Amino acid sequence: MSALIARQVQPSLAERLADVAVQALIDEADLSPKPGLVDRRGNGAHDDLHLDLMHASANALWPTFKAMAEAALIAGEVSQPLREALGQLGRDGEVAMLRVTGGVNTHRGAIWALGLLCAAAALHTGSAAPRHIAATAAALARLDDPSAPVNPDSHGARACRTYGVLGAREQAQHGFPAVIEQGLPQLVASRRDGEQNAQLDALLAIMSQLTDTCVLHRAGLEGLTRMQAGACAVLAAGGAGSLAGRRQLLELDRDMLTLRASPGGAADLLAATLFLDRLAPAASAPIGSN
Ligand SMILES: CC(C)(COP(=O)(O)OP(=O)(O)OC[C@H]1O[C@@H](n2cnc3c(N)ncnc32)[C@H](O[C@H]2O[C@H](COP(=O)(O)OP(=O)(O)OP(=O)(O)O)[C@@H](O)[C@H]2O)[C@@H]1O)[C@@H](O)C(=O)NCCC(=O)NCCS
Ligand SMILES: Nc1ncnc2[nH]cnc12
Repeated sequence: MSALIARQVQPSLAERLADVAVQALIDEADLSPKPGLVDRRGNGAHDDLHLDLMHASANALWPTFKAMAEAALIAGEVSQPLREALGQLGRDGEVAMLRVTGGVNTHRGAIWALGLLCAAAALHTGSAAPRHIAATAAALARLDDPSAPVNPDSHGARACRTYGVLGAREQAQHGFPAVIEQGLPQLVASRRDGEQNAQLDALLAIMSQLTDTCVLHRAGLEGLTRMQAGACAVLAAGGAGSLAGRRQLLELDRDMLTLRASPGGAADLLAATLFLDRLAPAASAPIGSN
């Protein structure tokens, strides 16, 4: 009887993926000190965001991530119907996010990135190698979703047009290079300085390369250049775990606040980095066992 009860309360694969995704969002929000972003210290460069709202938004997205993983498990492979199902679930997720935040955009980019990665991870029940999951997410992102509302006036679309850069859509379609080539390697390399410094360094490595359309929208090319150069300077000084790096990090934070620049895209990709990092050890203790 007790074995039966134990089996019944085991979370499903989709539920476990949703747990990992939501925890990655909460850990990203809590990580401090992040330049220009909401963290435990305050609201960063934002008037309309705060830590409790980021937590509420992350928790409200759990059913979305679970449903995306379930849709992938039912489809069993990358396919046009799965892409369209994910698009609808993503749009429903945005509605749920806006309902809980009273209309504030907390996690639009994260729904896109983590939603695709949850679905891709569900398709990889036997192997959770980050590069493979990201490649599958990219294949999903490259499929057209005819029901997606074309919004040439989104902040991202406008920034991409004005500055001739690639944004959130292309980051996913190219297999999340900021996560695979910057975030994850830096996270692993900086773990010698402790987990919090490793996560800060991973964020900085992403910021050093990303064309973050949030920063472009709020602070133009000057903001983007200062973000990338400032993040490089922290890492070159020894990273968040060193005294010199910590000084540079606080200077970068002041710079971002002065410019009202908030690297929200980089923050989403840090959450994606944490998500993939946490699935990797589960490949041998199979997260995909039910
Ligand atoms: C394909 C979509 C991602 C839409 O993309 P698009 O670029 O057209 O639209 P945006 O509305 O600008 O959303 C993109 C969000 O992605 C994040 N981001 C930015 N740059 C990058 C990058 N280079 N790589 C990856 N990700 C990036 C970023 O999200 C974060 O920042 C948001 C907060 O920003 P903030 O400036 O505070 O808020 P705003 O309200 O925009 O401005 P202010 O008035 O405050 O100044 C927060 O959401 C973070 O998550 C960009 O915002 C995709 O979303 C899409 O197609 N959606 C439609 C629904 C759908 O079909 N979904 C399918 C799901 S599979
Ligand atoms: N911590 C954070 N602060 C501001 N915008 C964000 N978007 C995603 N995470 C964020």
